[in-house]
Amino acid sequence: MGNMKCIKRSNSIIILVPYPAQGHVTPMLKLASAFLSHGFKSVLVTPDHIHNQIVPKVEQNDKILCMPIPDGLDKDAPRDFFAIEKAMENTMPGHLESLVHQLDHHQDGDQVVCIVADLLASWAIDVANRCGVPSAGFWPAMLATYRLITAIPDMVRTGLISDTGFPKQLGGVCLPNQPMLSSEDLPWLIGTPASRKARFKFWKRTLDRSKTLPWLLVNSFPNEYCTNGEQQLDHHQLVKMNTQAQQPLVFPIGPLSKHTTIKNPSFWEEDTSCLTWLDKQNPNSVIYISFGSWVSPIGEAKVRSLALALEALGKPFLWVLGSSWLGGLPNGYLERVSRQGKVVSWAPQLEVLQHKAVGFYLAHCGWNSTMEAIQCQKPLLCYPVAGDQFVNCAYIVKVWRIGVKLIGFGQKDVEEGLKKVAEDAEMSNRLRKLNERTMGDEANLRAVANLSAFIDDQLKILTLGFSSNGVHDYDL
Ligand SMILES: O=c1ccn([C@@H]2O[C@H](COP(=O)(O)OP(=O)(O)O[C@H]3O[C@H](CO)[C@@H](O)[C@H](O)[C@H]3O)[C@@H](O)[C@H]2O)c(=O)[nH]1
Repeated sequence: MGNMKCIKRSNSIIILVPYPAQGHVTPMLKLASAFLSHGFKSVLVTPDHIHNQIVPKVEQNDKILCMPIPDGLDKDAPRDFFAIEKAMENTMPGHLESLVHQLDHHQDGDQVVCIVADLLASWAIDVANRCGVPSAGFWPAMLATYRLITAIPDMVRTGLISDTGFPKQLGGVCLPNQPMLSSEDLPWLIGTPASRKARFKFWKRTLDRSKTLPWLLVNSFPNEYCTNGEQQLDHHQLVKMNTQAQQPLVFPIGPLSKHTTIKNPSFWEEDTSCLTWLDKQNPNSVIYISFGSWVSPIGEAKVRSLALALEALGKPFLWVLGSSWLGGLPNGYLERVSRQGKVVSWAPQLEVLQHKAVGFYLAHCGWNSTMEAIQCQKPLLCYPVAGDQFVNCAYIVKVWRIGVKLIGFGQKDVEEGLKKVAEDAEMSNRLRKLNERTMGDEANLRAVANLSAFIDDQLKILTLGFSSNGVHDYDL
Protein backbone atom coordinates (compact mmCIF):
# COMPACT_ATOMS: atom_id res chain seq x y z
CA MET A 1 0.00 0.00 0.00
CA GLY A 2 1.42 3.37 -0.97
CA ASN A 3 5.17 3.71 -1.18
CA MET A 4 6.77 0.55 0.15
CA LYS A 5 10.37 1.76 0.01
CA CYS A 6 12.66 1.98 3.03
CA ILE A 7 10.45 0.35 5.62
CA LYS A 8 12.11 -0.90 8.77
CA ARG A 9 11.36 -4.53 9.67
CA SER A 10 10.11 -3.40 13.07
CA ASN A 11 7.45 -1.34 11.29
CA SER A 12 6.56 -4.08 8.81
CA ILE A 13 3.37 -5.98 9.51
CA ILE A 14 2.82 -9.47 8.12
CA ILE A 15 -0.81 -10.61 8.30
CA LEU A 16 -1.31 -14.37 8.44
CA VAL A 17 -4.66 -15.89 7.48
CA PRO A 18 -5.09 -19.61 8.24
CA TYR A 19 -8.00 -21.81 7.20
CA PRO A 20 -10.11 -21.94 10.38
CA ALA A 21 -9.20 -25.43 11.65
CA GLN A 22 -6.74 -26.70 14.24
CA GLY A 23 -4.34 -28.36 11.76
CA HIS A 24 -4.01 -25.01 9.94
CA VAL A 25 -4.02 -22.49 12.81
CA THR A 26 -1.25 -24.32 14.70
CA PRO A 27 1.40 -24.22 11.92
CA MET A 28 0.38 -20.67 10.93
CA LEU A 29 0.94 -19.51 14.50
CA LYS A 30 4.38 -21.09 14.45
CA LEU A 31 5.10 -19.28 11.19
CA ALA A 32 3.92 -16.04 12.82
CA SER A 33 6.40 -16.69 15.60
CA ALA A 34 9.20 -17.26 13.05
CA PHE A 35 8.46 -13.91 11.36
CA LEU A 36 8.56 -12.29 14.77
CA SER A 37 12.04 -13.65 15.36
CA HIS A 38 13.08 -12.14 12.01
CA GLY A 39 12.06 -8.73 13.36
CA PHE A 40 8.60 -8.35 11.76
CA LYS A 41 5.27 -7.67 13.41
CA SER A 42 2.98 -10.70 13.05
CA VAL A 43 -0.80 -10.48 13.07
CA LEU A 44 -2.81 -13.72 13.03
CA VAL A 45 -6.39 -13.32 11.81
CA THR A 46 -9.01 -15.93 12.70
CA PRO A 47 -12.81 -16.00 13.08
CA ASP A 48 -14.12 -14.86 16.49
CA HIS A 49 -14.87 -18.35 17.88
CA ILE A 50 -11.31 -19.58 17.21
CA HIS A 51 -9.78 -16.31 18.34
CA ASN A 52 -11.51 -16.62 21.73
CA GLN A 53 -10.18 -20.15 22.19
CA ILE A 54 -6.58 -19.52 21.28
CA VAL A 55 -5.95 -16.00 22.51
CA PRO A 56 -5.43 -16.86 26.20
CA LYS A 57 -2.87 -19.50 25.15
CA VAL A 58 -1.00 -17.26 22.72
CA GLU A 59 -0.70 -13.82 24.16
CA GLN A 60 0.57 -14.85 27.56
CA ASN A 61 4.04 -15.54 26.27
CA ASP A 62 4.18 -14.13 22.77
CA LYS A 63 4.12 -10.86 20.97
CA ILE A 64 2.01 -12.18 18.11
CA LEU A 65 -1.03 -10.02 17.73
CA CYS A 66 -4.20 -12.11 17.31
CA MET A 67 -7.13 -10.31 15.71
CA PRO A 68 -10.66 -11.66 15.27
CA ILE A 69 -12.99 -11.15 12.34
CA PRO A 70 -16.61 -12.33 12.18
CA ASP A 71 -17.46 -15.30 9.96
CA GLY A 72 -21.15 -14.42 10.04
CA LEU A 73 -22.21 -17.91 11.17
CA ASP A 74 -24.48 -18.44 14.18
CA LYS A 75 -22.58 -19.16 17.36
CA ASP A 76 -23.76 -22.76 17.60
CA ALA A 77 -24.20 -23.47 13.89
CA PRO A 78 -22.22 -26.43 12.56
CA ARG A 79 -19.08 -25.22 10.84
CA ASP A 80 -18.65 -27.86 8.18
CA PHE A 81 -16.56 -27.48 5.04
CA PHE A 82 -19.31 -25.84 3.02
CA ALA A 83 -20.55 -23.48 5.77
CA ILE A 84 -16.96 -22.32 6.21
CA GLU A 85 -16.47 -21.96 2.47
CA LYS A 86 -19.54 -19.73 2.27
CA ALA A 87 -18.31 -17.62 5.19
CA MET A 88 -14.85 -17.34 3.62
CA GLU A 89 -16.19 -16.24 0.26
CA ASN A 90 -18.98 -13.93 1.41
CA THR A 91 -18.38 -12.56 4.88
CA MET A 92 -14.74 -12.66 5.86
CA PRO A 93 -13.15 -10.77 2.90
CA GLY A 94 -14.81 -7.42 3.71
CA HIS A 95 -13.73 -7.69 7.35
CA LEU A 96 -10.15 -8.53 6.45
CA GLU A 97 -10.04 -5.61 4.04
CA SER A 98 -11.15 -3.22 6.81
CA LEU A 99 -8.55 -4.72 9.13
CA VAL A 100 -5.76 -4.18 6.59
CA HIS A 101 -6.74 -0.51 6.30
CA GLN A 102 -6.98 -0.23 10.07
CA LEU A 103 -3.50 -1.69 10.64
CA ASP A 104 -1.79 0.13 7.81
CA HIS A 105 -0.22 3.32 9.14
CA HIS A 106 -2.07 2.86 12.42
CA GLN A 107 1.15 3.49 14.32
CA ASP A 108 3.93 5.74 13.22
CA GLY A 109 5.61 4.20 10.18
CA ASP A 110 3.74 0.87 10.39
CA GLN A 111 2.90 -0.71 7.11
CA VAL A 112 1.25 -3.97 6.07
CA VAL A 113 3.95 -5.49 3.87
CA CYS A 114 2.54 -8.93 3.18
CA ILE A 115 -0.50 -11.13 3.62
CA VAL A 116 0.34 -14.80 4.04
CA ALA A 117 -2.73 -16.71 2.92
CA ASP A 118 -3.31 -20.38 3.61
CA LEU A 119 -4.17 -21.75 0.16
CA LEU A 120 -7.33 -23.23 1.64
CA ALA A 121 -8.23 -19.64 2.53
CA SER A 122 -7.39 -18.35 -0.95
CA TRP A 123 -10.01 -15.61 -0.60
CA ALA A 124 -7.34 -13.69 1.33
CA ILE A 125 -5.22 -13.50 -1.86
CA ASP A 126 -8.03 -11.53 -3.53
CA VAL A 127 -8.20 -9.22 -0.51
CA ALA A 128 -4.44 -8.62 -0.69
CA ASN A 129 -4.71 -7.81 -4.40
CA ARG A 130 -7.56 -5.36 -3.74
CA CYS A 131 -5.54 -3.66 -1.01
CA GLY A 132 -2.38 -3.53 -3.13
CA VAL A 133 -0.46 -5.62 -0.60
CA PRO A 134 1.85 -8.43 -1.83
CA SER A 135 0.66 -11.89 -0.84
CA ALA A 136 2.41 -15.19 -0.26
CA GLY A 137 0.71 -18.57 -0.18
CA PHE A 138 1.03 -21.00 2.68
CA TRP A 139 0.58 -24.70 2.04
CA PRO A 140 0.03 -26.51 5.35
CA ALA A 141 0.71 -30.01 4.05
CA MET A 142 3.03 -31.99 1.76
CA LEU A 143 4.30 -30.36 -1.41
CA ALA A 144 3.24 -33.61 -3.11
CA THR A 145 -0.42 -32.80 -2.43
CA TYR A 146 -0.01 -29.29 -3.82
CA ARG A 147 1.55 -30.82 -6.94
CA LEU A 148 -1.46 -33.10 -7.21
CA ILE A 149 -3.77 -30.10 -7.14
CA THR A 150 -1.68 -28.27 -9.73
CA ALA A 151 -1.89 -31.36 -11.94
CA ILE A 152 -5.69 -30.99 -12.21
CA PRO A 153 -5.64 -29.36 -15.68
CA ASP A 154 -3.36 -32.13 -16.98
CA MET A 155 -5.50 -34.82 -15.41
CA VAL A 156 -8.56 -33.39 -17.16
CA ARG A 157 -6.69 -33.01 -20.45
CA THR A 158 -5.42 -36.59 -20.43
CA GLY A 159 -8.83 -37.98 -19.54
CA LEU A 160 -7.87 -39.28 -16.10
CA ILE A 161 -10.68 -37.28 -14.54
CA SER A 162 -13.76 -35.53 -15.91
CA ASP A 163 -13.98 -31.74 -15.92
CA THR A 164 -15.97 -32.03 -12.70
CA GLY A 165 -13.24 -34.08 -11.03
CA PHE A 166 -14.63 -37.63 -11.24
CA PRO A 167 -12.14 -40.41 -12.05
CA LYS A 168 -12.80 -41.66 -15.58
CA GLN A 169 -10.46 -44.61 -15.38
CA LEU A 170 -10.09 -47.22 -12.71
CA GLY A 171 -6.64 -47.78 -11.37
CA GLY A 172 -3.87 -45.51 -10.35
CA VAL A 173 -2.74 -41.92 -10.65
CA CYS A 174 0.95 -41.66 -11.33
CA LEU A 175 2.71 -38.30 -11.27
CA PRO A 176 6.44 -37.78 -11.67
CA ASN A 177 8.36 -38.40 -8.44
CA GLN A 178 5.25 -39.52 -6.58
CA PRO A 179 4.14 -42.89 -5.28
CA MET A 180 1.20 -44.44 -7.11
CA LEU A 181 -2.21 -43.38 -5.80
CA SER A 182 -5.56 -44.97 -6.43
CA SER A 183 -7.81 -42.68 -8.48
CA GLU A 184 -10.26 -42.86 -5.56
CA ASP A 185 -7.63 -41.24 -3.31
CA LEU A 186 -7.77 -37.80 -4.94
CA PRO A 187 -8.18 -35.14 -2.25
CA TRP A 188 -11.54 -33.77 -3.41
CA LEU A 189 -13.30 -37.16 -3.47
CA ILE A 190 -15.12 -36.78 -0.16
CA GLY A 191 -18.78 -37.57 0.49
CA THR A 192 -21.68 -37.57 -1.96
CA PRO A 193 -21.27 -36.88 -5.71
CA ALA A 194 -22.56 -33.32 -5.15
CA SER A 195 -20.04 -32.74 -2.37
CA ARG A 196 -17.19 -34.15 -4.52
CA LYS A 197 -18.14 -31.83 -7.36
CA ALA A 198 -18.29 -28.82 -5.04
CA ARG A 199 -14.93 -29.64 -3.45
CA PHE A 200 -13.36 -30.00 -6.89
CA LYS A 201 -14.66 -26.52 -7.72
CA PHE A 202 -13.12 -25.25 -4.48
CA TRP A 203 -9.71 -26.63 -5.54
CA LYS A 204 -9.96 -25.21 -9.04
CA ARG A 205 -10.70 -21.78 -7.61
CA THR A 206 -7.76 -22.18 -5.21
CA LEU A 207 -5.55 -23.07 -8.14
CA ASP A 208 -6.71 -20.08 -10.18
CA ARG A 209 -6.01 -17.69 -7.34
CA SER A 210 -2.65 -19.19 -6.46
CA LYS A 211 -1.39 -18.72 -10.03
CA THR A 212 -0.78 -15.04 -9.32
CA LEU A 213 1.29 -15.71 -6.20
CA PRO A 214 5.01 -14.95 -6.34
CA TRP A 215 5.83 -17.24 -3.40
CA LEU A 216 4.57 -20.38 -1.73
CA LEU A 217 5.74 -21.32 1.77
CA VAL A 218 5.34 -25.05 2.30
CA ASN A 219 5.10 -26.68 5.72
CA SER A 220 7.24 -29.56 4.61
CA PHE A 221 10.84 -30.56 4.01
CA PRO A 222 12.79 -30.91 0.76
CA ASN A 223 13.14 -34.22 -1.07
CA GLU A 224 9.85 -35.65 0.16
CA TYR A 225 10.03 -38.39 -2.44
CA CYS A 226 13.14 -39.96 -1.08
CA THR A 227 13.75 -42.91 1.09
CA ASN A 228 16.59 -42.28 3.47
CA GLY A 229 19.55 -41.55 1.30
CA GLU A 230 18.37 -43.24 -1.90
CA GLN A 231 17.27 -41.31 -4.98
CA GLN A 232 18.27 -37.97 -3.48
CA LEU A 233 18.09 -35.24 -6.10
CA ASP A 234 21.09 -33.09 -5.53
CA HIS A 235 20.84 -29.47 -4.55
CA HIS A 236 21.45 -28.12 -8.07
CA GLN A 237 18.82 -30.36 -9.64
CA LEU A 238 16.30 -29.12 -7.10
CA VAL A 239 17.12 -25.46 -7.61
CA LYS A 240 16.81 -26.02 -11.36
CA MET A 241 13.46 -27.75 -10.90
CA ASN A 242 12.16 -24.89 -8.80
CA THR A 243 13.37 -22.08 -10.98
CA GLN A 244 12.13 -23.75 -14.16
CA ALA A 245 8.67 -24.02 -12.71
CA GLN A 246 6.30 -21.13 -13.19
CA GLN A 247 5.10 -19.07 -10.29
CA PRO A 248 4.92 -19.41 -7.39
CA LEU A 249 8.46 -19.97 -6.14
CA VAL A 250 8.37 -22.74 -3.58
CA PHE A 251 10.10 -22.43 -0.20
CA PRO A 252 10.01 -25.57 1.99
CA ILE A 253 10.16 -24.08 5.47
CA GLY A 254 8.82 -26.96 7.54
CA PRO A 255 8.01 -28.97 9.35
CA LEU A 256 6.84 -26.16 11.60
CA SER A 257 5.59 -28.66 14.21
CA LYS A 258 9.09 -28.90 15.66
CA HIS A 259 9.10 -25.22 16.69
CA THR A 260 8.47 -25.59 20.36
CA THR A 261 9.00 -21.95 21.29
CA ILE A 262 5.28 -21.60 20.98
CA LYS A 263 2.86 -23.99 22.66
CA ASN A 264 0.16 -25.66 20.58
CA PRO A 265 -2.88 -23.37 20.62
CA SER A 266 -5.43 -26.11 21.35
CA PHE A 267 -9.02 -25.25 20.48
CA TRP A 268 -10.16 -27.68 23.19
CA GLU A 269 -9.25 -28.40 26.79
CA GLU A 270 -6.47 -31.00 26.95
CA ASP A 271 -7.18 -33.91 29.27
CA THR A 272 -3.80 -34.29 30.96
CA SER A 273 -4.95 -37.23 33.11
CA CYS A 274 -3.88 -39.46 30.22
CA LEU A 275 -0.25 -38.59 30.94
CA THR A 276 -0.48 -39.95 34.48
CA TRP A 277 -2.22 -43.00 33.06
CA LEU A 278 0.64 -43.45 30.57
CA ASP A 279 3.18 -43.23 33.42
CA LYS A 280 1.73 -46.51 34.75
CA GLN A 281 2.09 -48.43 31.47
CA ASN A 282 5.04 -50.48 30.23
CA PRO A 283 7.44 -48.93 27.71
CA ASN A 284 6.33 -49.20 24.07
CA SER A 285 3.14 -51.04 25.01
CA VAL A 286 0.37 -48.50 24.37
CA ILE A 287 -1.50 -47.94 21.09
CA TYR A 288 -2.36 -44.24 20.80
CA ILE A 289 -5.37 -43.58 18.54
CA SER A 290 -6.39 -40.19 17.20
CA PHE A 291 -8.09 -38.93 14.05
CA GLY A 292 -7.11 -35.28 14.38
CA SER A 293 -9.54 -32.42 14.57
CA TRP A 294 -11.06 -32.08 11.17
CA VAL A 295 -12.33 -35.43 10.09
CA SER A 296 -16.05 -36.15 9.90
CA PRO A 297 -17.06 -39.11 12.07
CA ILE A 298 -16.10 -42.38 10.35
CA GLY A 299 -19.44 -43.92 11.29
CA GLU A 300 -20.68 -45.82 14.32
CA ALA A 301 -20.04 -49.25 12.77
CA LYS A 302 -16.32 -48.54 12.32
CA VAL A 303 -15.94 -47.05 15.81
CA ARG A 304 -17.65 -50.12 17.23
CA SER A 305 -15.49 -52.47 15.22
CA LEU A 306 -12.28 -50.77 16.36
CA ALA A 307 -13.50 -50.70 19.96
CA LEU A 308 -14.14 -54.45 19.93
CA ALA A 309 -10.84 -55.17 18.16
CA LEU A 310 -8.90 -53.23 20.81
CA GLU A 311 -10.74 -55.01 23.61
CA ALA A 312 -10.08 -58.42 22.08
CA LEU A 313 -6.38 -57.65 21.58
CA GLY A 314 -6.03 -56.92 25.28
CA LYS A 315 -3.27 -54.35 24.68
CA PRO A 316 -3.32 -51.01 26.52
CA PHE A 317 -4.68 -48.15 24.42
CA LEU A 318 -5.28 -44.42 24.66
CA TRP A 319 -8.04 -43.23 22.34
CA VAL A 320 -9.03 -39.64 21.52
CA LEU A 321 -12.75 -39.77 20.85
CA GLY A 322 -14.81 -36.62 20.44
CA SER A 323 -18.41 -36.56 21.61
CA SER A 324 -19.81 -37.10 18.11
CA TRP A 325 -17.89 -40.39 17.84
CA LEU A 326 -18.75 -41.81 21.27
CA GLY A 327 -22.14 -43.13 20.06
CA GLY A 328 -20.32 -45.93 18.23
CA LEU A 329 -19.01 -47.53 21.42
CA PRO A 330 -20.84 -50.69 22.50
CA ASN A 331 -22.98 -50.46 25.64
CA GLY A 332 -20.96 -50.66 28.84
CA TYR A 333 -17.69 -50.53 26.85
CA LEU A 334 -15.94 -47.83 28.86
CA GLU A 335 -16.54 -49.71 32.14
CA ARG A 336 -15.43 -53.01 30.61
CA VAL A 337 -12.11 -51.66 29.33
CA SER A 338 -11.40 -49.30 32.22
CA ARG A 339 -8.32 -51.29 33.27
CA GLN A 340 -7.02 -51.77 29.77
CA GLY A 341 -7.64 -48.47 28.05
CA LYS A 342 -8.30 -44.78 28.42
CA VAL A 343 -10.63 -42.66 26.31
CA VAL A 344 -10.31 -38.86 26.33
CA SER A 345 -12.00 -36.17 24.27
CA TRP A 346 -8.77 -34.25 23.53
CA ALA A 347 -5.19 -35.09 24.47
CA PRO A 348 -1.95 -33.12 24.78
CA GLN A 349 -0.88 -35.02 21.65
CA LEU A 350 2.77 -34.09 21.41
CA GLU A 351 3.39 -34.99 25.05
CA VAL A 352 1.51 -38.25 24.53
CA LEU A 353 3.60 -39.16 21.50
CA GLN A 354 6.77 -38.25 23.36
CA HIS A 355 5.86 -40.64 26.18
CA LYS A 356 7.95 -43.79 26.34
CA ALA A 357 4.89 -45.95 27.02
CA VAL A 358 3.46 -45.22 23.55
CA GLY A 359 4.60 -47.85 21.08
CA PHE A 360 2.23 -47.39 18.12
CA TYR A 361 0.21 -44.54 16.69
CA LEU A 362 -3.04 -45.36 14.89
CA ALA A 363 -3.73 -42.17 12.94
CA HIS A 364 -5.77 -40.62 10.14
CA CYS A 365 -2.47 -39.37 8.63
CA GLY A 366 -3.22 -35.66 8.96
CA TRP A 367 0.00 -33.84 8.04
CA ASN A 368 0.66 -32.33 11.48
CA SER A 369 0.09 -35.68 13.18
CA THR A 370 2.37 -37.36 10.65
CA MET A 371 5.14 -34.87 11.40
CA GLU A 372 4.60 -35.30 15.14
CA ALA A 373 4.91 -39.08 14.75
CA ILE A 374 8.25 -38.57 12.95
CA GLN A 375 9.32 -36.07 15.60
CA CYS A 376 8.62 -38.60 18.37
CA GLN A 377 9.73 -41.57 16.26
CA LYS A 378 6.54 -43.62 16.67
CA PRO A 379 5.54 -46.11 13.94
CA LEU A 380 2.17 -45.47 12.34
CA LEU A 381 -0.86 -47.63 11.77
CA CYS A 382 -2.53 -45.64 9.01
CA TYR A 383 -6.22 -45.23 8.50
CA PRO A 384 -6.61 -42.29 6.09
CA VAL A 385 -10.13 -40.88 5.91
CA ALA A 386 -10.22 -37.86 3.62
CA GLY A 387 -8.39 -35.15 1.68
CA ASP A 388 -4.59 -35.24 1.66
CA GLN A 389 -4.47 -38.14 4.13
CA PHE A 390 -4.27 -40.75 1.35
CA VAL A 391 -1.23 -39.01 -0.14
CA ASN A 392 0.43 -38.80 3.28
CA CYS A 393 -0.35 -42.47 3.88
CA ALA A 394 1.21 -43.47 0.55
CA TYR A 395 4.43 -41.73 1.59
CA ILE A 396 4.39 -43.23 5.10
CA VAL A 397 3.86 -46.76 3.85
CA LYS A 398 5.50 -46.90 0.41
CA VAL A 399 8.24 -44.26 0.40
CA TRP A 400 9.50 -43.80 3.95
CA ARG A 401 8.24 -47.19 5.23
CA ILE A 402 7.62 -45.94 8.77
CA GLY A 403 4.16 -47.44 9.10
CA VAL A 404 1.60 -49.79 7.64
CA LYS A 405 -1.89 -49.23 6.27
CA LEU A 406 -4.86 -50.82 8.00
CA ILE A 407 -7.44 -52.17 5.59
CA GLY A 408 -10.18 -52.17 8.20
CA PHE A 409 -10.89 -52.21 11.91
CA GLY A 410 -11.59 -55.92 12.39
CA GLN A 411 -9.54 -57.66 15.07
CA LYS A 412 -7.52 -59.44 12.35
CA ASP A 413 -6.78 -56.17 10.53
CA VAL A 414 -5.41 -54.44 13.63
CA GLU A 415 -3.56 -57.56 14.76
CA GLU A 416 -1.98 -57.93 11.31
CA GLY A 417 -0.93 -54.24 11.32
CA LEU A 418 0.71 -54.51 14.74
CA LYS A 419 2.47 -57.71 13.69
CA LYS A 420 3.87 -56.14 10.51
CA VAL A 421 5.27 -53.23 12.50
CA ALA A 422 6.74 -55.53 15.16
CA GLU A 423 8.33 -57.81 12.56
CA ASP A 424 9.98 -54.96 10.65
CA ALA A 425 13.15 -54.63 12.67
CA GLU A 426 14.41 -51.80 10.45
CA MET A 427 11.38 -49.54 10.90
CA SER A 428 12.70 -47.81 14.02
CA ASN A 429 15.96 -47.19 12.21
CA ARG A 430 14.15 -45.62 9.27
CA LEU A 431 12.15 -43.45 11.68
CA ARG A 432 15.33 -42.27 13.33
CA LYS A 433 16.92 -41.41 10.00
CA LEU A 434 13.83 -39.63 8.74
CA ASN A 435 13.68 -37.68 11.97
CA GLU A 436 17.29 -36.59 11.46
CA ARG A 437 16.74 -35.78 7.79
CA THR A 438 13.63 -33.67 8.44
CA MET A 439 14.26 -32.20 11.89
CA GLY A 440 17.94 -32.61 12.69
CA ASP A 441 20.32 -29.65 13.01
CA GLU A 442 21.07 -29.50 9.30
CA ALA A 443 17.38 -29.63 8.38
CA ASN A 444 16.59 -26.88 10.89
CA LEU A 445 19.29 -24.62 9.48
CA ARG A 446 18.00 -25.24 5.96
CA ALA A 447 14.41 -24.41 6.95
CA VAL A 448 15.59 -21.16 8.57
CA ALA A 449 17.67 -20.35 5.47
CA ASN A 450 14.67 -20.96 3.22
CA LEU A 451 12.50 -18.63 5.27
CA SER A 452 15.25 -16.00 5.11
CA ALA A 453 15.45 -16.49 1.33
CA PHE A 454 11.72 -15.82 1.09
CA ILE A 455 12.04 -12.72 3.26
CA ASP A 456 14.93 -11.40 1.16
CA ASP A 457 13.01 -12.01 -2.04
CA GLN A 458 9.91 -10.40 -0.61
CA LEU A 459 11.80 -7.34 0.59
CA LYS A 460 13.38 -7.08 -2.83
CA ILE A 461 9.95 -7.03 -4.43
CA LEU A 462 8.79 -4.45 -1.93
CA THR A 463 11.57 -2.13 -2.87
CA LEU A 464 11.64 -2.85 -6.60
CA GLY A 465 7.93 -3.20 -7.20
CA PHE A 466 5.72 -6.12 -8.13
CA SER A 467 7.24 -7.02 -11.48
CA SER A 468 10.40 -8.64 -10.09
CA ASN A 469 10.56 -12.39 -9.87
CA GLY A 470 14.22 -13.06 -9.28
CA VAL A 471 15.85 -16.45 -9.42
CA HIS A 472 17.83 -17.36 -6.34
CA ASP A 473 20.21 -20.05 -5.44
CA TYR A 474 18.50 -20.85 -2.18
CA ASP A 475 18.63 -24.20 -0.52
CA LEU A 476 15.59 -26.33 -1.19
O1 LIG B 1 -6.30 -35.06 20.97
C1 LIG B 1 -5.67 -34.39 20.15
C2 LIG B 1 -5.73 -34.61 18.77
C3 LIG B 1 -4.98 -33.81 17.94
N1 LIG B 1 -4.23 -32.81 18.45
C4 LIG B 1 -3.43 -31.93 17.55
O2 LIG B 1 -4.23 -31.50 16.48
C5 LIG B 1 -3.43 -31.38 15.31
C6 LIG B 1 -4.14 -32.18 14.22
O3 LIG B 1 -3.59 -31.86 12.99
P1 LIG B 1 -3.59 -32.87 11.74
O4 LIG B 1 -2.97 -34.14 12.11
O5 LIG B 1 -2.97 -32.16 10.59
O6 LIG B 1 -5.10 -33.21 11.50
P2 LIG B 1 -6.40 -32.29 11.24
O7 LIG B 1 -6.62 -31.37 12.33
O8 LIG B 1 -7.49 -33.25 10.94
O9 LIG B 1 -5.93 -31.47 9.94
C7 LIG B 1 -6.50 -31.09 8.72
O10 LIG B 1 -5.47 -30.26 8.14
C8 LIG B 1 -4.22 -30.89 7.86
C9 LIG B 1 -3.27 -29.84 7.33
O11 LIG B 1 -3.74 -29.32 6.13
C10 LIG B 1 -4.44 -32.04 6.88
O12 LIG B 1 -3.23 -32.71 6.63
C11 LIG B 1 -5.48 -33.02 7.45
O13 LIG B 1 -5.73 -34.06 6.53
C12 LIG B 1 -6.77 -32.28 7.76
O14 LIG B 1 -7.73 -33.16 8.31
C13 LIG B 1 -2.06 -31.95 15.63
O15 LIG B 1 -1.14 -30.88 15.82
C14 LIG B 1 -2.27 -32.69 16.94
O16 LIG B 1 -1.17 -32.66 17.81
C15 LIG B 1 -4.15 -32.59 19.81
O17 LIG B 1 -3.44 -31.68 20.27
N2 LIG B 1 -4.88 -33.39 20.61
